[in-house]
Amino acid sequence: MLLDVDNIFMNFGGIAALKGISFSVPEGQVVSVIGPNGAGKTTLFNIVTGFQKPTAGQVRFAGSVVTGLLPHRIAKHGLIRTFQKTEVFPALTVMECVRIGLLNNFQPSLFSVLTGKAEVAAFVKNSVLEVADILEMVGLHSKSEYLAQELSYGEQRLLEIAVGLAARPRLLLLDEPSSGLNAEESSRFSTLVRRLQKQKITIVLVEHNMNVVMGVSDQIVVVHHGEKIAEGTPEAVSQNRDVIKAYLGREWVTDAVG
Ligand SMILES: Nc1ncnc2c1ncn2[C@@H]1O[C@H](COP(=O)(O)OP(=O)(O)OP(=O)(O)O)[C@@H](O)[C@H]1O
Repeated sequence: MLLDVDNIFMNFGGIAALKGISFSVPEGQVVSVIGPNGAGKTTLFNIVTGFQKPTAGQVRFAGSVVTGLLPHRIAKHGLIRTFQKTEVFPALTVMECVRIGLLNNFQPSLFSVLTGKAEVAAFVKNSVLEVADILEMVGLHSKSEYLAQELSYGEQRLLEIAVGLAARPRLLLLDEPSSGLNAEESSRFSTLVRRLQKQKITIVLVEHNMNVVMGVSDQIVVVHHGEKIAEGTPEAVSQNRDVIKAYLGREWVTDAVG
């Protein structure tokens, strides 16, 4: 397994936000974490990526325990996240934003920069090609010279994913990537996830849009009131009684369960 989330508990004062959540993510799969508002998805996401420390439990990534490590240390392991709110740099060009993502893989010493070390020159040269590839992949190649702030909201969300990809993730965690996207943009996003899957990038998705979740996930983990109530394929989960009950009266039940 690439990621093991093992018996995670999280208390905020008297509130038990997570009550012993466990799940695993095999290499190359797309796993979605879903659940009604307040279920504990964001808290779980923050714990996996080091932004919060769990009250108890362990997170293992590629065999190493990463619980309690700082976010940038976890990112160095190849576990990269995006944020619910767009975090791109508005006054940089699309290309420049992606280059910043690349820095996760390379932080030369001042000495090697000042002495013109070949590795620094090679990095800068290769980065041009890598940035172009990434922008092609997310469909923003024609906008590479635009300022991030000139992009539409949907394009900014794609740019965020491009920045995440530039960090060369082994596992990419996307926090509600399709929130605020229109139907066409959501379907573009689903296509992108499938493309990333073909490139063997493992993806964990926290997502509300059930068309997206049902369309791209290999496995779904359902969280409700801080507990895992179901997990399995989209078909199995959409027919699970506990899941239907947790979502009763919500829009996606009719979409997903039919
Ligand atoms: N910093 C905090 N302090 C106190 N309570 C918190 C904190 N963060 C989250 N909670 C509580 O923990 C529970 C889970 O919240 P969380 O944001 O993880 O849910 P969620 O599933 O991501 O919800 P949404 O879908 O609305 O984003 C909620 O009851 C929330 O009020």
